[in-house]
Order: sequence, then structure tokens, then C-alpha cells
Amino acid sequence: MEGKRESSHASFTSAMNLTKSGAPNVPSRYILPRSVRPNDGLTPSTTLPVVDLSILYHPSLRSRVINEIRSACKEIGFFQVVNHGIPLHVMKDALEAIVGFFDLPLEGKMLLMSDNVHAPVRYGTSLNHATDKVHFWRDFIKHYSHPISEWIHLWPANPPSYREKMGKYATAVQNLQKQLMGVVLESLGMNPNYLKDEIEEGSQVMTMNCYPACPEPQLTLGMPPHSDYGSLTILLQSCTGLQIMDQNKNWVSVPLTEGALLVQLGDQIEVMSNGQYKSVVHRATVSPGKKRFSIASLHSLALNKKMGPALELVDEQHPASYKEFSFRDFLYNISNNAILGFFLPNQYITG
Ligand SMILES: O=C(O)CCC(=O)C(=O)O
Ligand SMILES: [Fe+2]
Repeated sequence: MEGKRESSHASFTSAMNLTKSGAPNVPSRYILPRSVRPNDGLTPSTTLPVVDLSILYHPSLRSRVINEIRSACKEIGFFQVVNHGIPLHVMKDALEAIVGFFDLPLEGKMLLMSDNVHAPVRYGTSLNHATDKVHFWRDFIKHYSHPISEWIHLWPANPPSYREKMGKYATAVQNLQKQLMGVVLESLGMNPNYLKDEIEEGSQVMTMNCYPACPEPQLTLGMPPHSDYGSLTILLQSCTGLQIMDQNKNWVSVPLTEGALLVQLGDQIEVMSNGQYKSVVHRATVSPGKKRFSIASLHSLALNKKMGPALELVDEQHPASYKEFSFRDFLYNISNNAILGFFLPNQYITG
């Protein structure tokens, strides 16, 4: 049985190409230890919060939205947003662009391949030497932004509409993120302009994930459990597959809601809020029938900004419980081969 499995560890083979070979088994490098495999039977059907952002502009209803966001951030570090102002066609076009990109022959994609996490654009797969025990299916490219017009020429030239479609989505999601940061700060009782400059000068990394259909989805994950390192992540998924960990440590599948975007709190918000808000631990499962795509737009504060608990949120009853860190510290602490984000938030807890 084992002998039939694909065994090349040294050379690059994208997860997509492994799937194309039509193998009946998942390659052995993706097989997880039993204790960390997904177990659908254990996933409860918890209802996840959905926030209607259009209500923010009704003066009498605004406080209701702020309260909903506060509860979601405290309890789970996650919410979905609808009526967020990004047109459905812009979201669909962005997904279409990455479907087209990942469908290109491997040789074309390899031109963008790099194992340098500081490279502005990089294509790679789940072979991760720094976290050898983490096995998952993932192809990705990363875009460092700011401003978008300065880096769009680095993006894939194929498919030909890629830059235009992704540029529109990246710009729209960047603006949405700024609005959401203001609302999240307001929900903490802070001035929404707190950190305005750091947010303006912040970074945006867009990770495009492609999870090929997997013949044995129960043995593996598309992405292992992790929290995102930044402030907010805005995620668009083509079909279900994202699971988040709720406050009882149960995995909850995030449903697909047309037009909705998923908002995940990252470690910077957990640290800044001195633990009042939690970054959400999440993972991606794979499915036997369908390739899945997601676009994660990971936002963080200015590279050099040391982020510690906000002074307003620290007092005798609530002493600072996190160390200061900057996105730069994070980037330079990880090995070049590490994939961003695969750390759990307790790395920043003091003591
Ligand atoms: O594909 C997903 O749903 C999750 C992606 C993700 O967590 C990430 O890119 O950090
Ligand atoms: Fe993530």
C-alpha cells in the first residue's frame, strides 16, 4: 500500500500536479498523524456571526453593529460581513483570475517560484522544510503591497486579465480593511483614529491558495491550524473548507454565503487589545470532488511599528499580558523557508 504512494520529497512537485496524476492515494508527505487529522463527525453546527455593514450608516442602528462586532471579536475572533461595498463581480473576477493562474502549466508558474519570504511575489507549494511535520496541500503566491500601483507590474502577466482583476479586488479589500479597523477599535472603546498612520503605512500580503481535490481528505489538511500574524485578514473562498476553532475548542465549518467576506482577527489585534479580543485559530480542509480556491488578504500595521497592548486597555486589574512585537520582528524571526503565519498567538504572551 505504502509503496504505491508518491515518494519524491526532494524535487518540487506542486500539489496540483500530484493531483493531476490521478493517484488514488494522497501522497505520503501530506498524511497527518491520527490526532490532528480532520474529523467531520466532531464539527458542530454553530451559527457564526454575520454583520451587515450597511447598518453602520444608520445613526440609530450603528451601536447595534458595534455591539455585534464586539461580541464576535471577544468570543471567536471571527465574523462574516455582508453589504460591505465590494461588488460581487469584483470578487468573482478575482477568484476567476486565480483559477486561471493555477490552471497554467507548471513551467509558467515556476518562473515566480522563490523560497525567500521577502520576495514581493512568490509561488510555492506545501513542501516546508522549516515545519517538516506540517503536511498540507497548498500552492500560493504572495503580494506585498503599498501602494498597489507600485507592485502590480510584479504580478503574473498570465492570465492576461489577472493584474486588472486582482488590482481592483486588492484595492477594494484594502479600503474595507481600513474601515473595519476603525470599527474594531471603536468596539474596544478606543478612538477609531488610534493607529491611523500605522494602518495607512501598513502592509497587505495577498495569499492565493489552491487546494486540489484530494482522494483521501480524511488523512490530511489543506492548511494546518494557525492564527494569522497581522491585524485583520479578509478572506474570500470559492467553496467551503475553512474551519475555525470556537471558544470550546471545537472546529466549526464556515458556510459559503454568496457575497460575504470573512474577517479574521490576527495576533496584532489580540496583543493590542491586551487579550480582550482573540485571534482566531483556523485551518483548511480539502475535499475529494472539488478544487478549492481562497484569497486571504492579510493586513498588518507598519513594518517597524512595535505593537504592544494599548495603554488605554492596561491598568492594575488588567496588567499588560503580551510582549511588544513588530511585523518586522516576525518576518526576520522566521526562517526563509517558513511559511508565514503558522504560529499560535501564545508566542507573544509574557512570562
Ligand atoms: O484557505 C483558507 O480558507 C484559509 C487560508 C489561510 O488561512 C491563510 O492563507 O492564512
Ligand atoms: Fe490564515
